[in-house]
Amino acid sequence: MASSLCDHPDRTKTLMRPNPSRKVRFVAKIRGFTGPEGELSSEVSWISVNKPKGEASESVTLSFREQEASRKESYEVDYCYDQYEDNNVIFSREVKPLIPGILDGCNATVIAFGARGSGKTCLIQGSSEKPGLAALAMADILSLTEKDGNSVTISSYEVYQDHVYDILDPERKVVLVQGDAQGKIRLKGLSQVPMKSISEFYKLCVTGCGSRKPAQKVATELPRRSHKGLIVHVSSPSENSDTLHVGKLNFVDLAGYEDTRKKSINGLNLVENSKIHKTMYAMLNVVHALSTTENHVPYRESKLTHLLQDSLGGASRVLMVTCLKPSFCPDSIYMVSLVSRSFQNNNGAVIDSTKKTKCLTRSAVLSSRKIHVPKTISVTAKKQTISRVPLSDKKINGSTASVLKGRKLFDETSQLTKSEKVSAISDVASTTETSLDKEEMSISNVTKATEHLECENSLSDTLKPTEFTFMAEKDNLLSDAPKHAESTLMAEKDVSSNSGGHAKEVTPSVNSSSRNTLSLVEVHNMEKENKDSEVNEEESPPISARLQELSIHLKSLFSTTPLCTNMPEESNNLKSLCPATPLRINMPEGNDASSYNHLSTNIEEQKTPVINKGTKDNDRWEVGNFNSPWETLNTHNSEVKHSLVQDYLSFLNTASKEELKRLNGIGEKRATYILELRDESLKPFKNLDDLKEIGLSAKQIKGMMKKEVGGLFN
Ligand SMILES: Nc1ncnc2c1ncn2[C@@H]1O[C@H](COP(=O)(O)OP(=O)(O)OP(=O)(O)O)[C@@H](O)[C@H]1O
Repeated sequence: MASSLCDHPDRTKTLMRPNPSRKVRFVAKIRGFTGPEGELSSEVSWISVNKPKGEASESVTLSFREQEASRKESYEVDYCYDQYEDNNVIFSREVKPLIPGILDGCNATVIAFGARGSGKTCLIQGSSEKPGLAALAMADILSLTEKDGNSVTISSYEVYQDHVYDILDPERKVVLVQGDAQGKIRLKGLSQVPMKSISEFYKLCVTGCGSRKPAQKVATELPRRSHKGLIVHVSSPSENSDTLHVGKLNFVDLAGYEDTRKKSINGLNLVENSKIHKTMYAMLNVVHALSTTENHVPYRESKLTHLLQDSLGGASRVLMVTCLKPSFCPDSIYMVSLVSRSFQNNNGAVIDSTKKTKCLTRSAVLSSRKIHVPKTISVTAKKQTISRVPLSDKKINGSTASVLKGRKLFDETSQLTKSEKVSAISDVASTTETSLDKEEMSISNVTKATEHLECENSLSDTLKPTEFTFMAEKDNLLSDAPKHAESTLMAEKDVSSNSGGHAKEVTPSVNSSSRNTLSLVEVHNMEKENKDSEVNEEESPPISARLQELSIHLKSLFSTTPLCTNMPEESNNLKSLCPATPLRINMPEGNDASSYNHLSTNIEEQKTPVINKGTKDNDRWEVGNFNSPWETLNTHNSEVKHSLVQDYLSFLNTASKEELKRLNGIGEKRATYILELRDESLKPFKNLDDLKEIGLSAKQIKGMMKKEVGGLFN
């Protein structure tokens, strides 16, 4: 039975109550019309909500009329709130029931998710006239805590490009996310402001919202797209002891999803966008793992999910609200499809693995929800799920079901839009001239692009066009598979035109995909080799020895007499200085070649193919066949730079406290903190960006690296 969207708003009495044993609840909310939209239409006509058992339905399906007939699908969610159901209705039905648990020391998280401009901020934050879910919850919590003297504080943060910033701090300091072995999360540096009245809350978090004005994004709004979160901490004394229960109610306003193919956006926005998507997919992976009770929940895939770990896992409850635009919006269809995929097999019950017994009793016994997947969706869902499993996995495990457990449902690399791929590939072309941090970024992009294109090519070879769903599901939602193939080619063309021909090296084409993919794979393998040949951490010599070696290497580049020509290999002590990454120095066979050529072609890292001019293998390794001394010098410099960065990171991952303190910029406090981070993760520093975790800015890092290198020539 398809409902009319104009049903009476107050339907809460007739609605099926949310199942209290469910850990994650997925609902949708159709945004109301804004002024200009409303003038054109007053009724949402493109979304149809199907309620199999009327208002008492346990779940509903959504379908979109503007979808091409051939692609028409329906997506299942627990419930869909229409455009006339305001935040009060959603609050009383979805959020209010979570509050008693918060007062008992349990945690809950409400996540708004959707396309750009779909009403997430109005839903979570709202305005003083139309309070959002956070303000409504705050009022409720304050009225309850007033009576029993519990204390309430709030924190607010922003996650921008995978870094957390304190919104309530005027300087917006970086917040460090630390987790202990029990999964308890500590947010170091995040302010907590006591809340005594709802007016204080409005002043701090909702100011500036007028009646007809769109809700403004908090007084602290920045002109950048980021995920925002609010934490309401409620401390209450426990019944039988002197300890305090601290329950947390989290509200997360995820940055809006935007398909970058629609727009020509600049590099920075592309990076911003891809980071936003990465966090979004990480969140969906976590929610999916929780709702299907998988053993491994990938909290560490993003800062936001790590930050929310103890408010998503354990006895915590999660509410995912997908906000939908009332007028046609392909991005909204995509968002619903993602959430609906998480919803399938959503039998996750609230499991308390911690000590919060009170929560267990309140939140009902474990029970498996009977999975109800309507016929309209099951076929598609099955097809999608199967086709998304890597072929190799299918072969290994023999059964799809076993593969599904523990895999990532949403993979940012597989979800990269073509523009993002283009950006990643362009990055490959310009790697050598980028700065240190850009270099780090391009390296990770190369890997992503490589993996993505590799898979895409291998699948396109293996699968029929209609089975493209593994890599191109998103495109499938909006267009047919052949169109996807066509658009991939378009993207490839874009790449070659954008990168001034360099991209030829890395861009697959239909007729010679394997050859060109190989080039990409080569780039990937080169990166991998670099990683493989990273210093074995246990045996790693102190950084001073590695720096010394690099210094020799650097000096050799500037030396007019090649280091290797007059020395037998055995006497070269570089090898002993760097046992994990030995340099193989091939002696030139003749003495007629120029010094530069000796140097450039004969000093190679192990595993790098030997360039043997004049042999038939020569052509295969054009990439490394440098002719100009200038190119040679640049290449070596870039290698040295990369190597130095790796050594530096390796040092931070392994050195003792005293050794750490010998580095510029690292004092007692930072060294202690580094050791703490190492307790949590074996290798906390994987790239220069990770150093922001210890409060070092990109500029400081560069300065430190310069000092280290400069010191070598003193
Ligand atoms: N229930 C509603 N009724 C009418 N208009 C609404 C409603 N909710 C949101 N809007 C309007 O829609 C627009 C977008 O709203 P909002 O800023 O909340 O979206 P958003 O999803 O948070 O956007 P972004 O993705 O950019 O963060 C605003 O102009 C807002 O006033």
